[in-house]
Amino acid sequence: MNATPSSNDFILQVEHLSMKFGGLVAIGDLSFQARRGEITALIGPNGAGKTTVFNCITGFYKPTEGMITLNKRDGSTYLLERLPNHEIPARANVARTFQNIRLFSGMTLLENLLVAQHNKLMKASGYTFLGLFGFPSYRQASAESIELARHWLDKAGLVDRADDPAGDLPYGAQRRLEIARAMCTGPELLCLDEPAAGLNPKESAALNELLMGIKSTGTSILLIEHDMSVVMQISDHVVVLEYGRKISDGNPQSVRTDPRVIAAYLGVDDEEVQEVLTEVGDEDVIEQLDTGPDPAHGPGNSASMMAGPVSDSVEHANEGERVTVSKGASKAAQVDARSASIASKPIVAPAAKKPAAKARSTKAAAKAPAAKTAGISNRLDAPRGGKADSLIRIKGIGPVNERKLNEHGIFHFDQIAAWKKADIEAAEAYLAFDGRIEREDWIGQAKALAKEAAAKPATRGGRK
Ligand SMILES: Nc1ncnc2c1ncn2[C@@H]1O[C@H](COP(=O)(O)OP(=O)(O)OP(=O)(O)O)[C@@H](O)[C@H]1O
Repeated sequence: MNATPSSNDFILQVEHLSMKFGGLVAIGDLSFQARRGEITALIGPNGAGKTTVFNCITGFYKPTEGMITLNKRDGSTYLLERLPNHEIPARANVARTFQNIRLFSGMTLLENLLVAQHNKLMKASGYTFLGLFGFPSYRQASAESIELARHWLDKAGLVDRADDPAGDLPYGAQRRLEIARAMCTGPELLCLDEPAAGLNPKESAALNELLMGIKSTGTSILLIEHDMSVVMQISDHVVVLEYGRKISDGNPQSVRTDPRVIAAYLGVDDEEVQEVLTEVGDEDVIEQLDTGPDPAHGPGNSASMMAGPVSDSVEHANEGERVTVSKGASKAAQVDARSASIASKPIVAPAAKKPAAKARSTKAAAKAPAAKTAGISNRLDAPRGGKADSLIRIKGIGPVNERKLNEHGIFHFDQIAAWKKADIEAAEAYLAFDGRIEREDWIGQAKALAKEAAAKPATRGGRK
């Protein structure tokens, strides 16, 4: 252990992590950081390497290369890749749950939570039989353990079932019980592997509430999740993997509009990538491609010296199984390759960049027919008075969507406030988030903001 106080805000720093299984590069030169007290989500298509990252953090695998630093609140620092795996929960205070539920199904809920505190109770008994005789320190530790268990059962909405066998709980409740059990170990970092898998919407909502409650205690959460409604609602920071490489890293809004993520995550056929890039991002995507990939977004075209490029043909060491990944299978890599090719071409005037209306593939067509933005009825050539309203004040509009709206002649709250159904449909299609404008009530928000702006002409900015 290094007792030097940590001055940074990051609970976890993963640097140049690589994990190879024989010839298979499951993780290649991955670096990211998780901020203390935040929820960081690790997402990516199946087989992207998310669970392998968890296994490296929690000591189940020793990484082939790289460093995983855990900075505790008290300033102590642990290099997790060097700690024996049983010391990772005990000393570094990292807890985890697994993709498949691992409860003691014959034990009661309370017993499950007490078992998780076994170490604390053993210590209080002096690792002797004194606990049996009600040694005072043991009695106190035992009472505290029951209190902590009750606290987390309550937070998980399960206190009424404390004495029922865990196996009798519905699936979603078992998931919450697992998380409550992990919390009873007093973790500083809680790693959750697909906690929302198989949950119905009501159970997902209960899970979100539990996770937000955990976050409010200052515990940091690292979350692997496929359910985007969970990821986008509760995460502060999202890291996206594809074929073991980081392809995006940022807040939920920036990640969901990142063309590399869209290409990787939609899982479209290769020949559709170009079309999807155009359709989901339109000029915005092309513009991003013009400037090339953000170097902060992982290895990109700077291939890892340690892990080497992702293999086209890979092998599983243990089973001798050979897995073939078709050349150029990485959608994110295709985006980067296209970036390089576009960057070498002369820049096209923005008006000429709009894709011509054309027949679209079913998936992409449903997402973002850019030509439909012509259907927004109240477009302006320029903002009134030369200054646009700050559309990002509307919850759900981030800087990227604000820019897209501006590019399509929408600059002011009152324009959005006046949208009719057809305008909403056209804008939603362009922004590629079906139903979002109504769900987030952009019109209602825009009306309120337009009213506020009208009431304060001096401070509104950009309006005559
Ligand atoms: N112990 C192992 N031996 C060999 N290959 C492995 C091992 N563990 C993982 N892999 C391989 O590493 C790659 C990444 O797997 P991993 O389970 O980390 O992906 P994932 O992103 O968690 O996928 P999913 O979302 O489907 O759970 C896969 O190709 C997987 O087959």
